[in-house]
Amino acid sequence: MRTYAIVGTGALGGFYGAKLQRAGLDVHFLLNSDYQHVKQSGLVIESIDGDFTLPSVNAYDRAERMPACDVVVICLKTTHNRLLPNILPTLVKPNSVILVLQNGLGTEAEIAQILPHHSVVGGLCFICSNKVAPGRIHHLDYGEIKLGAYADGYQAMPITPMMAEIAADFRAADVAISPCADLLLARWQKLVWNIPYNGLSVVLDATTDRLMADPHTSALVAQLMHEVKLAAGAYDRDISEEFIHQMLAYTLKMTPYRTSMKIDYDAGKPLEIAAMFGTPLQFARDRGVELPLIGMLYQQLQFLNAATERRRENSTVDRV
Ligand SMILES: NC(=O)C1=CN([C@@H]2O[C@H](COP(=O)(O)OP(=O)(O)OC[C@H]3O[C@@H](n4cnc5c(N)ncnc54)[C@H](OP(=O)(O)O)[C@@H]3O)[C@@H](O)[C@H]2O)C=CC1
Ligand SMILES: CC(C)(CO)C(=O)C(=O)O
Repeated sequence: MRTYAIVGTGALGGFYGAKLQRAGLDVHFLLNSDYQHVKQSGLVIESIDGDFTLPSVNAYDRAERMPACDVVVICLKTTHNRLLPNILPTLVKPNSVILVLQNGLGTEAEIAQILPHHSVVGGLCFICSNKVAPGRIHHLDYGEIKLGAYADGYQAMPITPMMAEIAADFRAADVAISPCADLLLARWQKLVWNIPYNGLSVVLDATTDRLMADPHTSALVAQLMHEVKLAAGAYDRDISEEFIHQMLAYTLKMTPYRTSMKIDYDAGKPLEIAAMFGTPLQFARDRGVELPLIGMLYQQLQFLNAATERRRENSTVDRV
């Protein structure tokens, strides 16, 4: 039976890790501020699929105290990826697989630099989940994961036997999961949603339903989606018009949703703008494609992120 290390036990790591443990897998959770609470009280999952509690879990506050595991699941916010060079080497065995469940683009390449001899798999999570308190996860909607193997330069890779085995573990944990043969296409497809909605929800202080209800912003959402289509096309990945209409329809029927970036902004936390905006813009530029609308949204988000950072620093100075 495969062992799993969950790096970052929050909205995603807490939810999927708890599902894997409930299915009988050997799961080890790396935590930060929630460590003492989770070590004492375990994890509580409030889910549309049914609530459950794990009174006792393998909780750790330092990676070096964890066992090396077969699958290391990266569930940190991408704003914490600077920690990975210190965290990852202690968690892997020679044939471990690193599974990246983060949004955005580029993390798999970063990890391949840190661990050049290990397999890296990307996972796109179509889930609405929030960590509402230490060790308490609220799973609001959806939950499916799309898996793709990473290869140098994001070249398409066939589905590997290990991916099939990991998918079997997640299915045994009652998680819908589908391996695919093109991680880069899957990442561009997820950005078709994340770039417009995460970005505009922060800049315009709006939930997804309000962005869709207004004709000006719903048109802007579609224009941003088409810029992502242009970027993907520069890498010979086709984002169809039908897919764009599916994403618009998917959002129209979603419960009014505050995106993960808006939740972070309202909480005064750093925003995942490098992974979700900066790197995609650079990928496009590397192929001679300029994305003016996404570029402007990125500049606005950088302005807001810097203001939040200054407020965080000032409040730290005030507390001294
Ligand atoms: N939430 C969602 O519905 C979705 C999220 N995603 C993506 O998934 C990724 C994870 O997001 P999400 O789960 O929402 O984020 P969360 O902030 O809920 O979870 C991240 C966790 O990492 C922990 N952490 C921070 N630093 C460390 C550390 N040094 N060691 C161990 N743990 C640490 C945080 O703990 P603490 O708070 O104590 O610092 C937190 O619990 C992001 O890329 C996000 O965009 C993708 C689809 C949907
Ligand atoms: C598309 C959505 C809303 C759920 O997967 C998401 O990716 C997010 O909130 O970051």
